[in-house]
Amino acid sequence: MTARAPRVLISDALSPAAVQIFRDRGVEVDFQPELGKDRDRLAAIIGDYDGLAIRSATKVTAKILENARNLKVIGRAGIGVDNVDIPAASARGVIVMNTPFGNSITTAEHAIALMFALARQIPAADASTQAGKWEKNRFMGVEITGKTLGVIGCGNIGGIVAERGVGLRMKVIAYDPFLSPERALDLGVEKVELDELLARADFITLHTPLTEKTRNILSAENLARTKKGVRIINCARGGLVDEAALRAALDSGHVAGAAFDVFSEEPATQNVLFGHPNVVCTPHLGAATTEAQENVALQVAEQMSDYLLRGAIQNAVNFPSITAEEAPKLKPFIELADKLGSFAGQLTETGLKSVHVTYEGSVAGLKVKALTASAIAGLLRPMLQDVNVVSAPSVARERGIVIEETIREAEGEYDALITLTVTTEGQTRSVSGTVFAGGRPRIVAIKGIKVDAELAPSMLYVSNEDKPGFIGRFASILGEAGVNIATFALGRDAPGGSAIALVEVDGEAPQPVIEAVKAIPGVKQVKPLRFA
Ligand SMILES: NC(=O)C1=CN([C@@H]2O[C@H](COP(=O)(O)OP(=O)(O)OC[C@H]3O[C@@H](n4cnc5c(N)ncnc54)[C@H](O)[C@@H]3O)[C@@H](O)[C@H]2O)C=CC1
Ligand SMILES: O=C(O)CCC(=O)C(=O)O
Repeated sequence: MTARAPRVLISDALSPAAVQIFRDRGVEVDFQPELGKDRDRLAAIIGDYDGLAIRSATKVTAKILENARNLKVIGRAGIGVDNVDIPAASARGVIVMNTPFGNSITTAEHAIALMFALARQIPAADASTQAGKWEKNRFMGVEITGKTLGVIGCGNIGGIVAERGVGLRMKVIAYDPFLSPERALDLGVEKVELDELLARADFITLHTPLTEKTRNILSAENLARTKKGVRIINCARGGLVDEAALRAALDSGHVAGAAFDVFSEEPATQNVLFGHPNVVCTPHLGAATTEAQENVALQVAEQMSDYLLRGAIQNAVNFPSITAEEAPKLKPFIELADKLGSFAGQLTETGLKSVHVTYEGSVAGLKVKALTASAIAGLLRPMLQDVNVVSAPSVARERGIVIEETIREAEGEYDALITLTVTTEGQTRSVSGTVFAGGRPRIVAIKGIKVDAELAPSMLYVSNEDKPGFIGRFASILGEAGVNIATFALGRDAPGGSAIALVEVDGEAPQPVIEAVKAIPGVKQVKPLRFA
């Protein structure tokens, strides 16, 4: 995508395997694993890079992104992207991608390890034994077999934990509003509501992301609903459990034990749970195995290289996926969609209400979400300064603009046709285009009237009544003002009906020329247009 070799900065402790992948793929890479902790220095140098590869220590804030003038992609070697300001990245057109599966097994295994550590008090027994105490009667454990394991959030990791639980002969129940009955059946788990899980589980393990709905999902109230003697494992995100309420429940003996890998504040050098005899803690080690770190490092380096070198997008959290094979096919249509949007946007003078994009023929088989995003970016750009293909759909939604797509695989007059219909407070206007051989986008209809024009850097759009004499007067106004006409495309719906002209001019037509054209009898609208 860039003429020079793209440059990537690795600012966290990624496996060195990533460095090798970047180099093998022809991407320049700087490996500075300590930089994630030094925000000022990161902000000072981020402007030099096209890509930033991170784990969880680097916090990609809006301030860092302000300096990231060349940044195109952030790759998270892992799952959670809560250390990246996604809206700020999207607003700058930066793709944010993660590696959603590379560390799932490892993290699930850590949850199971913590469950055993709790059941048999292994960390405390180890410390006591190595202190020479031999306290054989102090550490009485509980058996796992036959116990009920309550899984909150049964996605990738929760699903693996559930399967392992079944393998350990546990009764597994799961609370996850998005878990389908078929998947529950496949995993061998019973799908239940949260209250039932709280009441029945001997062990509760959390595997949801931290969202407004899941924050404090184990609140003081919900902890009070749990079975006496429950043991709680959090290997997902700090903030899912009210730590102070849990400490109180541990102190009272209602909760028999808790094992936490993640904390509401990290790095957790102090925490209300620390020091309780029945608490086991690890420093966010869920993903910390050689295998998982190699998986996520390789995957993030491949994904980032694919994007920077070939335009392929995989596992982006703020843009639809595009394969390396699709990227070159999409490219001319992305340009077409942007230009159709730009055409409509430049003609729009009142508030936008809705946008309908119709894809017909071969283009209907491509990733139309990416094309719609491009059309909306083109449409909004004349009105809003900082909109881009990544941020456009959410910017449009925030403004209440309804976006609709229609897909028709059948070919009409053209192999591929995109029609953008924009409804404003004042009117509905449609514009259609296609891509001819050689990848050149062309406009083929405006308001249903056929034309055939390439979109040149400087153009004039005129709509008028189809009456004799217009072309002669128009040409002499431009000629007398020294404005050279490069190409001239005309269309009309019927003889004597509505006509349109799309005229490519060299340089810009000055305002007095526009006014003079507007004064030609029968002219309804004249608009200078610019296309990048
Ligand atoms: N400790 C560590 O080092 C690691 C932690 N993680 C964290 O583990 C968590 C889970 O990761 P994955 O399983 O890969 O994610 P996932 O997206 O595959 O699964 C999350 C599940 O939570 C469910 N969910 C969402 N809202 C819910 C709600 N209100 N109530 C109940 N369930 C809800 C979803 O339906 C989904 O099935 C993430 O927060 C991730 O960041 C991931 C890897 C390593
Ligand atoms: O990179 C790490 O060690 C943290 C992993 C994690 O929390 C995640 O992938 O969501």
